[in-house]
Amino acid sequence: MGHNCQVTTIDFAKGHGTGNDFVIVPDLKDALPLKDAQVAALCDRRFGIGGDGLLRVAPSEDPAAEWFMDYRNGDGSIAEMCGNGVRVFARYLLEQGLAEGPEIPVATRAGIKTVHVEGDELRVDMGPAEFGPTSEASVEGFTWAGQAVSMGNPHLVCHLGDEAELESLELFHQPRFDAGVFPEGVNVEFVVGTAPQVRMRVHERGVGETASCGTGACAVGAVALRHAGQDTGVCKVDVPGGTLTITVTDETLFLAGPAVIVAEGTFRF
Ligand SMILES: N[C@@H](CCC[C@H](N)C(=O)O)C(=O)O
Repeated sequence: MGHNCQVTTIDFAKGHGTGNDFVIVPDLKDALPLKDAQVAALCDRRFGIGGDGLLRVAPSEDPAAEWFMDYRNGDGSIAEMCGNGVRVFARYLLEQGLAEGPEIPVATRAGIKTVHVEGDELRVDMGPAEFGPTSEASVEGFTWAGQAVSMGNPHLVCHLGDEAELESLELFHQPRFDAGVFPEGVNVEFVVGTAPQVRMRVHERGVGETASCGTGACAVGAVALRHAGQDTGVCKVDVPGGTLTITVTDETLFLAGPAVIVAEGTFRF
């Protein structure tokens, strides 16, 4: 961090995975604990850099990984995991020479996640999806049944009738949900189609509607395969910002998709 005539500056980069965008703050000496308001200022699309979330690159305390992904939502809140974020994080480490492929272990609040570099795509071992109870989400008086899924962070996957219903959804506000089932809030995915290819929109906790959500796509892919009677398999998940590939095996779930760094600079608080 630099100080000059009352101006505090920090270096940043910006990246995205299928349009889910992040401010990246390198804090290699773990000297920059960002307050919620500072995260929100950096992520602000008019007064800041702009991002759905922030990835602070900090040293890991776990000997199994060199770097810790300190993920924060755009409103400053902490989340356990971010599937697009961990791929962008790994891409940043690679480009900065902070890690070498083809396998990069990253410490996260949901444990160590290993990212495999496969050319333009990065594939992450996300660990298995954990199915919870069925629940409901409501938007503007309409209610859908949904399936609770944990990918380290909470999701509610709701299947809609058709594409027109998905298109017309109004996602400016947090959908209503059962706080008894999701005491920490929830990310809500709205889905049409069946495995092996589905389409989704998402309202993310602590952010709003985003162009993509990696953990959300994992939850959606796992539910779609289960609906198709498959314990294992591959499901493509189309999101507004692109396509993610979910592979469910007997042991785990992989998330694959692109991740790119698009800018570097200095921010002034
Ligand atoms: N966009 C992310 C998920 C980020 C966290 C989420 N908003 C939460 O609060 O759980 C992804 O790609 O997984």
